[in-house]
Amino acid sequence: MDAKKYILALDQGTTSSRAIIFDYDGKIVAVAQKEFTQIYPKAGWVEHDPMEIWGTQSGVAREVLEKAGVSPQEVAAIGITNQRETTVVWDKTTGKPVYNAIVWQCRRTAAICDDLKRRGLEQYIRDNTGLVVDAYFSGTKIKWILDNVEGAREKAEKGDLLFGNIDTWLIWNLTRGKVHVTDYSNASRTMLYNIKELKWDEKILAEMGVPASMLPEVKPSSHVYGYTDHETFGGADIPIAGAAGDQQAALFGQACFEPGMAKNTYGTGCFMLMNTGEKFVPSNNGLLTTLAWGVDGKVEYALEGSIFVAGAAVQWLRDELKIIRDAQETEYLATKVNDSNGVYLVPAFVGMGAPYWDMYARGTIVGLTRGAKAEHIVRATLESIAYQTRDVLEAMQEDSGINLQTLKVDGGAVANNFLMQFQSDILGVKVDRPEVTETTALGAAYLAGLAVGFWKDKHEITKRWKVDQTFEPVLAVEDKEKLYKGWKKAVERSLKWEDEE
Ligand SMILES: Nc1ncnc2c1ncn2[C@@H]1O[C@H](COP(=O)(O)OP(=O)(O)O)[C@@H](O)[C@H]1O
Ligand SMILES: O=P(O)(O)OC[C@H](O)CO
Repeated sequence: MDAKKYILALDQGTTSSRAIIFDYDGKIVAVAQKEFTQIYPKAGWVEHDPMEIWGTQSGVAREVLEKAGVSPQEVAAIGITNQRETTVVWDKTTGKPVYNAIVWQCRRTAAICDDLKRRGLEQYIRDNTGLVVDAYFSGTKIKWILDNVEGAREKAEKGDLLFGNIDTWLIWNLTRGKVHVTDYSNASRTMLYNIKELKWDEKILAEMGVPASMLPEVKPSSHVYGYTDHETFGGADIPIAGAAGDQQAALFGQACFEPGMAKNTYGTGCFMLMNTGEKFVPSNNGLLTTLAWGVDGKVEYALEGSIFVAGAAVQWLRDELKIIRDAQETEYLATKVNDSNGVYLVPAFVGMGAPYWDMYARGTIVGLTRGAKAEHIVRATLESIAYQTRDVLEAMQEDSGINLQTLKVDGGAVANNFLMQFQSDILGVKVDRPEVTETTALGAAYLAGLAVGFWKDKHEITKRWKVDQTFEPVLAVEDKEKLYKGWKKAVERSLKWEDEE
């Protein structure tokens, strides 16, 4: 029999599906990645095709094994991590989605949220799900599908439809419809899950008209949920042994196991999470309280600051403004000028998340003069990522009572040294970039590996975390405060731009 030498992580992100093989040392053996279609049916609406998600994800999983010359029999377990909140509803019998996946960024349910607020449910939702009422989360997206897809509500009430976030959808397909589950971290993003009592919240389900029969069973994040179907990986029955939302997986992959440890992931959006241990810490400053994971027979909580647009603003420079050819170029262009020349860009393309929570905010560029060049706009775009992070860090310090000394970072955009240095400057704290920046996938691999005994315990994981580079603040305090003050003024201009529906 082949020795089980590897863990396969499936990282289903907002813009691409990735598969990564990790070895026992937590090192990357091979990566395969495929972008998929972003569907924008109307301004502010975002969808994905669930079949394309499954197709690209299973495709890159097979491709990475081939690339690495690893046989499925050598894989000890699969760990899944996913873009969170994105909602799929499908027919239990045919396995076919009844509608496209409604993506976390989609704003179409803003009016449903306003209605929930009018009905006085905001505080109840905050106290029991840890979330603010916002179109970001899955609950209102399910309601929208049931209300707008012909025959969907009837079928759902008969028990013929299932709901899942992307983790659930992938596990369902990997097991060919045998297993309908999710993990605590993903459940906590639905706005339907009571994170104090650890159960689907009956009051919210009733208010939203979502039948409980659609909902997956909630399991720990490190757990054997089932086995891959025979045909998916050439006859191997690989245990699917870990699942977590991508931001919680990154917190795990960064070995932030102690209360007070925090990380920030710079991808499409930017998400800062701080471990708060077994304590539900409510936020008074616009953050979310969320489940970090269920591991070792208990759940742990985190405070989260969710920034909707970070790297996506860089993609916008590339795809829409066409002033760069690839994301990497931004570093060179930003350092060709000494500063942003007074230009601020607020990338509120899909409203603003933490700490503002304004579904009606829209993007803006302010401070333009005749001297403003493309380089200044590029620089202002990168700077906006760092400013948004400061907004969130301040809220987090306030809520947790902890002054962060070091921020661990990961995700695609941390390759940008200008951004990392500016981040450290504008926060006034050290920024630690680890050797493995694919921390999301690594976290999913660790969760899966722990469930099958590939790694023994969290201590083994902590030992493997290594820093690549530390960025230290060098900017004078008064300069950084002046810059940040300008940002706050720019944000004011973008809030409440769109009219409420
Ligand atoms: N060198 C870079 N500088 C700035 N942004 C970058 C750089 N490299 C990648 N990005 C941005 O990072 C994002 C990709 O990161 P990734 O972690 O793969 O995101 P996701 O998981 O959300 O799809 C893209 O939005 C891209 O624009
Ligand atoms: O796909 P990412 O990495 O941008 O992550 C998306 C988040 O999970 C949304 O909450």
